[in-house]
Order: sequence, then structure tokens, then C-alpha cells
Amino acid sequence: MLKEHGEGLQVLYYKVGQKYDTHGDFFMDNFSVRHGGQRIATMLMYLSDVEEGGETVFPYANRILVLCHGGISFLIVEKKDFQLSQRWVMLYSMKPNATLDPSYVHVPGSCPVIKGDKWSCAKWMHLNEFNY
Ligand SMILES: O=C(O)CCC(=O)C(=O)O
Ligand SMILES: [Fe+2]
Repeated sequence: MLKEHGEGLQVLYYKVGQKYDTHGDFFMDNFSVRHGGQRIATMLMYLSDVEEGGETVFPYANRILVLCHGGISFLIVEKKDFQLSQRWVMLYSMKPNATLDPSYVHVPGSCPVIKGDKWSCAKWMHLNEFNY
């Protein structure tokens, strides 16, 4: 992917009780695609440890991301825990044939933070050059 196809980084901060509602990272309207076209993929990065809560859940991909609890990240796939060696994941919004792929709709985008606080960061990649 070319760097010109990327949006600037978007940093998110959640305090206790704050959450992000269910969504997909692709656009559902024609207006939003005017800069760079549809989003192809998201690189989601976890910048902090959350003591409790703050999970990102991908039920259609059968994945729950429990990130950075006590400095360790986990990916739960089909009820099995996998410890991640990195603090980021790639989520795809489109299939290789350029049709939308809802597999990584996040339900919710972020569960409420229960203890501590959460910092995350999204980098979105587009079909075309992104110039805003
Ligand atoms: O903070 C998270 O875990 C998810 C953020 C997210 O879904 C987004 O920025 O699109
Ligand atoms: Fe998202």
C-alpha cells in the first residue's frame, strides 16, 4: 500500500465508562468517499494498557481483542486465547475483489473502560490517494 493512500493517524482516548459504539470502518454513503475513495483497511494500534474493559470485539470474525491488560495483549479466537507479540492488528474493510467485507464490523467498537484508561490509534488506508 502506498503511503499517499493513508489518512493521518487518529488517536482515541477513553476514560472510565467511555466506549465506542458498534460500527464498521468502511463508508456507507457516497459523500464520504470523495477523498480517496472507500477505506480498504485499518491498522488499529493500542497505545496503553487498560486494567479492565476496553476490549474491541469482532463477532463476525469470531474474534475478541482483549488488549494490553497488564501489558499483555490477547486475541481470543473460538474461545482460545492467543498472546500477541504486537500491539496492533490489521482489519480489512474490503475483499480483494473490491467489494465490502463486513467481517470486521466491531460490536462494540470499544467496550466501556472499567478500570484505568485507554489510548488507541487508527490508521485508515484508502483505495486511492487521500488528499483532504
Ligand atoms: O479504540 C478501539 O478499540 C477501536 C477504535 C475504532 O474502531 C476506530 O477508530 O475506528
Ligand atoms: Fe473502527
